[in-house]
Amino acid sequence: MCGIIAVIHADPRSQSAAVEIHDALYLLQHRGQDAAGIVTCAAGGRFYQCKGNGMASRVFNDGARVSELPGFMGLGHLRYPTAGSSANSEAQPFYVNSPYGVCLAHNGNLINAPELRKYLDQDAHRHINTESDSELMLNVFANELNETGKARVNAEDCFAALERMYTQCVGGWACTAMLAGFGLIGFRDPYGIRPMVLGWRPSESGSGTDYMMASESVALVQCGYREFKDILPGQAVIIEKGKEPVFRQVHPQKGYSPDIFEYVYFARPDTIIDGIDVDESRRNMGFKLAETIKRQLGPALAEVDVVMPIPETSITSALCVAEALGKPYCQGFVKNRYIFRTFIMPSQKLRQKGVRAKLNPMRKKFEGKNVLLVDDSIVRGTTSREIVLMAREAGAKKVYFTSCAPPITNAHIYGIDLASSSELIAHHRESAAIAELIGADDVIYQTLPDLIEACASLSPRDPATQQFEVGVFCGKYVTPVADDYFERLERIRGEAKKMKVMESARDAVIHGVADQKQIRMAAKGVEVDHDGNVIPASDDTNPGNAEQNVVNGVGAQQSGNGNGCSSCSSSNGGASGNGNGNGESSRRSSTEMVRRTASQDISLHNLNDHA
Ligand SMILES: O=P(O)(O)OC[C@H]1O[C@H](OP(=O)(O)OP(=O)(O)O)[C@H](O)[C@@H]1O
Ligand SMILES: NC(=O)CC[C@H](N)C(=O)O
Repeated sequence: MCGIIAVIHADPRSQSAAVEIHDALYLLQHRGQDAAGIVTCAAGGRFYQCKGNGMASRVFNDGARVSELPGFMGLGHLRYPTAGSSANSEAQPFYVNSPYGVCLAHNGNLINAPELRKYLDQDAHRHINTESDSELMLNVFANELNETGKARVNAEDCFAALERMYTQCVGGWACTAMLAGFGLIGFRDPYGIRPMVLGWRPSESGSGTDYMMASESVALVQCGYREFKDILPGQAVIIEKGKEPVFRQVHPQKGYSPDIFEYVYFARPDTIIDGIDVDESRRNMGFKLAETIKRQLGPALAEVDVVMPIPETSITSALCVAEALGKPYCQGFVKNRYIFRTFIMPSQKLRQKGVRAKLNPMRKKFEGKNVLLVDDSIVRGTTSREIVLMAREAGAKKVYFTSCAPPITNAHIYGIDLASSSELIAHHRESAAIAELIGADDVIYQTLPDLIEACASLSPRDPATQQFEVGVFCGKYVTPVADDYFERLERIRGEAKKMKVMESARDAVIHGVADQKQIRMAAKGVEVDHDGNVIPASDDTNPGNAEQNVVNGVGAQQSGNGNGCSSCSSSNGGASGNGNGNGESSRRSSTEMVRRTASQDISLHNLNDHA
């Protein structure tokens, strides 16, 4: 899951778009902790960007870097990777200089990335410099814009380019884009899987209206945009500088199915997505879960002494569970406010460590008690296993673990990197086996119809027909999915894991703390093709000039100063580049093959002696 933001001020002399985007990124930080970025556009159509790995405070140096980003409009992004890798070079927004200078920030996931990559290579002849699906989407759009053949485009041209792009991309997306000197564009997939809302307010100078687009309404409200509307499925909006927004259905609406996981876990409670209040939906989840608990526990319910939330997301629901069961509610775990969301941490080890660092049980609340714990969801079981153990260590007699979401049995494919199916604790397992695995006396899940009802009953559309994307709970996804997609996904995730091990080995060498095994591993390198197949390190494929450029840390026609924080000017011609230019060399792209060789990263750092 990622967070996206776009701002355009009425006054083209305004220099404060970045200040506002920066504020908004803090409000959406929960949506992505791996990378952050801002691109602004100032007078003369020049782009300025600062992006890189880390949370917003780190990337923007606690705000100090925002002053380097002048301009009246811009985009912001927070990344939680679902495709490609977590390399610096995949931080967003992405940029291409041709045609016109276009930037894009994407929340979602494309499920036909290999086909798009092939098309961009063989038909469109566009260089793709990373493994990111978002870079592919930007290039498909840029390629369609290029088809106009004009020196300058208008809104009609942009809508037409989007219409063509929608026929090529499959998956979930909410995107903001910016055309140098022209204005902003926002668009959402034909099912409305990923959220996006547009807000407006009178400008400070009184000369017109300022606009902001964001993944969640909380960002708009906190930045003073009190009026807002959701972008509809398949709809796009264009806000040219100095003009009113223009809306267009660029693709027939194929449904209205927001991802239900936004309500379960992802979004902040003070957000409204597609007219459904997230906090209210979590209250409903609590009341409905209580009914299932009554049914499943039967007379054993009398033994429950206390209901406890697993902070933070489940607090609202746990209060309602306690109320409905007529049991005392008690916060037995104290959350360390300096540890962030553990679920979206990039590795299992980090997540496990994160749980203990994040939650601390207060012994007195557990000693001699039968506790009923309420969590929003159980994904891999990392959190629940540790928590049950902590509750028992703190003296609990019986521990019942309950989940506001149904068992998660299938991979998420539209922008939330839940896990490979095989890592999901409920994949091919019944509750009894899950209880045993996490060490609980019983595990109780919400039913899928109850979860749907908890959210649908709040919909401003007809609650009876309101649909949601619920593929993770039943394997039925809203878009068609190619037969081999999951096989490919598993393979890519498996390889991504291997790459992470390689990357830690490389980092250990760079920082001089590698053991012999890591030095050997980093020296050997791993090469992977686009399907995730490992290619022997000795393979002597000639990847051509594109590779050479990236090995030197400067992709052709890229702008960027090589330190993850760069300013770049728009260009009106020449080959496209994605403007990441940050010296990240471990992802080298020729057209058919990616060669990832850790030993070459090391040579960049003059460390090949270690190898
Ligand atoms: O089964 P698992 O793989 O352990 O994942 C599920 C857990 O991850 C989340 O916690 P997180 O710390 O991310 O978030 P929160 O504090 O916002 O609830 C979520 O609330 C569950 O507790
Ligand atoms: N979580 C997301 O929305 C990720 C966006 C995009 N697929 C990426 O991996 O960068």
